[in-house]
Amino acid sequence: SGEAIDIATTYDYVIVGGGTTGLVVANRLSEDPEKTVLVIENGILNNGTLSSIPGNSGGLNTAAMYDIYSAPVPNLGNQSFLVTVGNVVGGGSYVNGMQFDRGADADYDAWAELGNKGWGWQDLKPYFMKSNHFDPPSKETTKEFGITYDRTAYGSGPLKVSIPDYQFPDMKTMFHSWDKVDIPHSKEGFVQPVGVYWSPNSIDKATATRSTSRSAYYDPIVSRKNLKLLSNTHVDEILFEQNRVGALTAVGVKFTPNGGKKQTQAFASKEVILAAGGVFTPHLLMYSGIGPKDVLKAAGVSVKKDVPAVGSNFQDHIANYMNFDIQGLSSESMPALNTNATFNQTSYEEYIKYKTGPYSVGKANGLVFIALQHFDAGFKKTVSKIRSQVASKFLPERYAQNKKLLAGFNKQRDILAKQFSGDNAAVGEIVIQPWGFSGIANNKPLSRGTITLNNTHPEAYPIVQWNTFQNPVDADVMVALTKFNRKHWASSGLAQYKPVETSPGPQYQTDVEIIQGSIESGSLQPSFAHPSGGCSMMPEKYGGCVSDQLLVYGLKQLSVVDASIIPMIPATHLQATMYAIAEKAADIIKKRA
Ligand SMILES: Cc1cc2nc3c(=O)[nH]c(=O)nc-3n(C[C@H](O)[C@H](O)[C@H](O)COP(=O)(O)OP(=O)(O)OC[C@H]3O[C@@H](n4cnc5c(N)ncnc54)[C@H](O)[C@@H]3O)c2cc1C
Repeated sequence: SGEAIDIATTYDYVIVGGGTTGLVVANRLSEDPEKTVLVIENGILNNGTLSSIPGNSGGLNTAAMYDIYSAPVPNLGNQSFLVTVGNVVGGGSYVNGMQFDRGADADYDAWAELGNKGWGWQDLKPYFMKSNHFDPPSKETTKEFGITYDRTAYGSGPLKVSIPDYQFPDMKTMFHSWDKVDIPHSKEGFVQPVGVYWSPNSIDKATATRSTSRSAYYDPIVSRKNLKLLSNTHVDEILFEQNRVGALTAVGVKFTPNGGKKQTQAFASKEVILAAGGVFTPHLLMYSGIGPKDVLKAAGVSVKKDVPAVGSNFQDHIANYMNFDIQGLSSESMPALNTNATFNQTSYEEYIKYKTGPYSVGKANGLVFIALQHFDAGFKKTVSKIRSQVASKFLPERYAQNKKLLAGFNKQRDILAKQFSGDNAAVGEIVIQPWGFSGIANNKPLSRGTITLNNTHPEAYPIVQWNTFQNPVDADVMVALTKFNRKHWASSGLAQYKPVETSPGPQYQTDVEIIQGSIESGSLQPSFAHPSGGCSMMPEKYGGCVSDQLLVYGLKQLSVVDASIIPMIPATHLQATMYAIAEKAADIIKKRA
C-alpha cells in the first residue's frame, strides 16, 4: 500500500480514514463480494511493539499520532495543548489507553431524545455486542482480587477485550478502598455503568497484545479482493458534482500518497464515507467547501454549502490528573518497572515467554463513574444554576447568531440538567490505578468548542478550540470532584499508603485556588483524548450536521461514521461506543444500497 495510483478508479464506497470506525465499516461493507471498498488512511501500517504490548500503554506513542496542538484556551491561562489523535492504521484504537467501557443507558437515550431515531441504548446494545468479546481473568485472580464481571454483557464479536490474569498486588487495596464509600457498587460496568466496577481493556487474552480495529477488523480479511487499503496516503478534498439546480453529490476524493507524490483521485459510485475522526472530519468538510460560510470565507475557501454545524458542538471530557506521593507500594508495581531495572527485565522476559506478568496489563481495570449527587452535596444548586443561565452567554459567538444551533444546545442543556439532578447517569469519573496517579474527569461539559480553518493555510491542521470552562458550571463540577477525590485519598481505606497530594497540591484549598492551581501545576487538561461532536447527528432544527441516517444534510452520497457525529458526549471512554456506532453505521449504509 501507499503506492501511487495513476489512473482514476471507481469503487462503490470510498472511506476516508482507516482508524477505529473506518476499518469496522470497511470490513462490514466488503462482506458482500460484489461491493468494492477503498479505504484511504494517512498513517502507516505500524507493526512496532510500543503499542502492541499492554505494559507500554502508560505513556503516549506520539510517533503514531499527529503533532497537532490546540488554540490557546482562554480559561486555561491561554495555554495550547496536544490534541491527541492517532495517525496510523487503526487510528485511536492503536494508541489509546485501552479502557473499554460504556456510558449509562441515559447517555445514549439522550441521543434519541434529541430526535435521532434508532440511537437509544436499546437500539445500540446489539451493536456493542456485535463488536466485542470478553475473556475473564483466571479463577485464582478473580478470587484473590475480588473481581466481578458478567460475561453475558458482552458478545462474540471480533474485538477481544479482557481483564488480564495478572494484577499488580496493590490493585486489591486500591480497588477495595471504595467498598465502603456511599456510591453504587456495580458487578459489571457493561450492565450498570454508574458506580464503581472492574472494567476490561482492549487486550486479546490469547496473545496478551492490544486488540485494535486493525487486528480485529482488517488483518483477518486482508485477502478480500474487493477491499483495498491505501495507507500512508492523505485525503486532500472531497469531490462533488453539481446538477442543474445546484444540488451537490459527493462523487469521490482527491488524495496524495505521503512523501511528495502525485495527487490523484478515486471515485465512489455509492457513497463517500467520512471516518477521519473527531478532529479531521470537520476539517476535511470545511476544506472541501462544506461548513460555516464565514469560517470558509475567512480562509479563502469557496463556499459550496453553508453548514454552520460543521465544527460546532465540539466536546471532550475535562481531565484533572491528580497525583499522590505514597509509601509502602508492593515491590511489584507499575512505578517499579521504571525504577527497578531488574524487575523490569524479569517482567519483560516473563511477558515474552509466558504472556503474563506486569507487561500483560494495561493502565488498570478499575473505574468509578458517578452521578453529580454522589460527589457533590450541593448538586441541586448546580442544577438551578444550569437552568437559570442565559445559554448564549457561555457559548461561542456563533450560537448567538444562529437560532438552530442555540435551540440544539438548549435541548442538550435540558437533558444535562435532568441528568445532573438524577442518579442514573454519571457526571464524574475517577480512574483506579494501583499507584499514586489518580486521573479524574468531568464527563458532562456544558461548554462547547469549535473547529475552524487556519486562515493562511486552510489545508494545514485545523484550529481546535476547546473553550474549556467557558461555562463556569464545568469548573464547579471539577472542583467538587477534585475535593471528593482528595477526601477519598485521605480515607481509612488508603491510610496505609500515607498519601501526600503532589498535584495539583494541598496548598490549593478554595474553589478558585483549586482551579488556578490545577491549571498552573499542569494537572488540568482540556481533553481526555475524546474529541467529538464537530459534525453532530441531530435534526436540522437543532443545528445538526448529519441525520440519524448519518448523511450530511443537503448533500447526496456523503456520510459520517466517526466520533464527530456524537451529539452529546457520553460519560465513558469512547472506543467501545465508536465500535458500536460503526457497526450500526455499516448496517444503515448497507440497507440504503
Ligand atoms: C491517546 C489516546 C488515548 C485514548 N484512550 C482511550 C481509552 O483508554 N479508552 C477508550 O475507550 N478510548 C480512548 N481513546 C479514544 C478512542 O480511541 C477514540 O475515541 C476513537 O479511536 C475514535 O475513533 P474514530 O474512528 O472516530 O477516529 P480515529 O480512530 O482517530 O480514526 C480516524 C483516522 O482517520 C485518519 N485521517 C484523518 N484525516 C485523514 C485524511 N485527511 N486522510 C486520510 N486519513 C485521515 C487518521 O489518521 C485516523 O487513523 C483514546 C484516544 C487517544 C488518541
